[in-house]
Amino acid sequence: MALSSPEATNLNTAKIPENPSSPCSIHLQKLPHLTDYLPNLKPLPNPLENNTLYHPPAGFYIGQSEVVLGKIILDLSADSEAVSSHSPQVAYNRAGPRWQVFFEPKDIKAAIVTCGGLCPGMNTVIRELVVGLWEMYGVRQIYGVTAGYRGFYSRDPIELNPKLVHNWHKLGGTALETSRGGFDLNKIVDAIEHHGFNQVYIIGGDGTMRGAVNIFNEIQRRKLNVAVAGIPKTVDNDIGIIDRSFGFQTAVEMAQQAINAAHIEAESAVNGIGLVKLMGRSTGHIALHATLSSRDVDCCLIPEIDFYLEGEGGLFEFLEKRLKENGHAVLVVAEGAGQDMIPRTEAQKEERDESGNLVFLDFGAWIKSELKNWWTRDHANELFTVKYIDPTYMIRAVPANATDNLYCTLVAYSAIHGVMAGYTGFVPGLINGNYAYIPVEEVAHARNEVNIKDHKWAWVRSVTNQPDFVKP
Ligand SMILES: Nc1ncnc2c1ncn2[C@@H]1O[C@H](COP(=O)(O)OP(=O)(O)O)[C@@H](O)[C@H]1O
Ligand SMILES: O=P(O)(O)OC[C@H]1O[C@](O)(COP(=O)(O)O)[C@@H](O)[C@@H]1O
Ligand SMILES: [Mg+2]
Repeated sequence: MALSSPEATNLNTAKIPENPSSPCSIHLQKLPHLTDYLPNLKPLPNPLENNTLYHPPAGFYIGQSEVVLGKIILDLSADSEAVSSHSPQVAYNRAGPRWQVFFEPKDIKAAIVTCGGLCPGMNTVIRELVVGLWEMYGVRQIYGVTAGYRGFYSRDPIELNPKLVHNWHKLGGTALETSRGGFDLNKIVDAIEHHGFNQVYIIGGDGTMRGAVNIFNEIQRRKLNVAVAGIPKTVDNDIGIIDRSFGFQTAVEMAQQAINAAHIEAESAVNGIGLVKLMGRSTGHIALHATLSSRDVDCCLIPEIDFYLEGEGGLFEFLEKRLKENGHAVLVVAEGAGQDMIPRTEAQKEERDESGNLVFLDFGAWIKSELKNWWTRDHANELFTVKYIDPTYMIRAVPANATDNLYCTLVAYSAIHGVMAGYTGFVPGLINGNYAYIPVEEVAHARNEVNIKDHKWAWVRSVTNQPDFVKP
């Protein structure tokens, strides 16, 4: 097998052969590489070649020309946008081991850090990074940076090895601890230099990825031989481009328990409403998926939809009908839903957490009291109960389920292979079911909101039969 040069990964625009049914070209997203700014680095054969137990079969190494398409559903009719605008289809380098690497295992000093809120599977990703680096590539200097970004410059890193982490995949949370805020670019990059880290694995959400972009840029500016990989974790699935984050499916599964309980409470009361608030600051994916899988939900409210309470076509009218028909109703709300309805003090309008994220008010508690007011006003003499369940931290502070654990392993291994191959400033992630490398800059700014015009939201509407809240 021939060594392919990193230059071959540079931005490519390849034409699909002329054919009336495939008139599009492909635009390969440029994946940053250490040789972009350190041109004298020399490639080495992959040390996996020397593994005495596992002999990589033909096709094991991923070629530079193998890509994953960003979009796999296209409209090829002549007047569709893809065809009429001739805009190329975006593609990403496929993730996986490369025949050539840019690190000598004995020279590697790897750092792993977790930032932001918890997500099921963080410990699995850490474990797999440690085990993968150690077992596949023979790396012996692997460190955990504790307490998030601030840990780089305020704490001593801890040494990690496979024995220490062997059962971490069974534990929720992050054994390295995490935090919000504390992002001090110069102090962080100084610490990376001071400790001699040359591979940095950063596990975190959208905020963390924006920080990782800054770290990557500063490392390039200082021309350091340090590769940076971001590993996206987002329990509420608000990061774009990737299909989903690890931990999302576990969170949806956990949410079922809360919805079941709300259903039972509601069914067991006269005019009972079961109300569940699920995570999702700006996106309603958990609420949507939990609603679709539960089938007990009468109405699902997410940040992406506008809704109103009073009058024709409003929530109260709908719930009144459901209570009349069924005697009970289940309402699932995402934490970011209806935020603009809740009255706020000036101080509350400005309140932010340490990372700068807006602090949301509790929509669940607010809507519960609004429901009670409405009922007392319109039906003073009839029994009515609202049982509010807020399983916020329960759905994310648990170990990952089997599917998510598998995802954690593959995303960690993808990160290791990419870094070993000299890629930097990238994120490994699932795109249309395949693992790919995406520039971190792109991931840091890609939002993943629920598209209320697509079929998935239409399914929610057909499962719940809830109103579309379009004022008559
Ligand atoms: N725009 C940004 N630039 C640099 N660092 C950021 C930025 N936004 C957030 N961070 C840092 O990233 C870390 C995690 O961010 P946060 O928003 O709390 O969680 P998440 O990464 O899960 O979205 C924090 O240490 C925060 O200071
Ligand atoms: O109380 P905390 O830990 O600051 O986090 C609460 C927030 O964390 C999340 O679970 C995830 O947010 P991040 O992706 O920013 O970590 C949000 O849904 C929630 O609002
Ligand atoms: Mg976030």
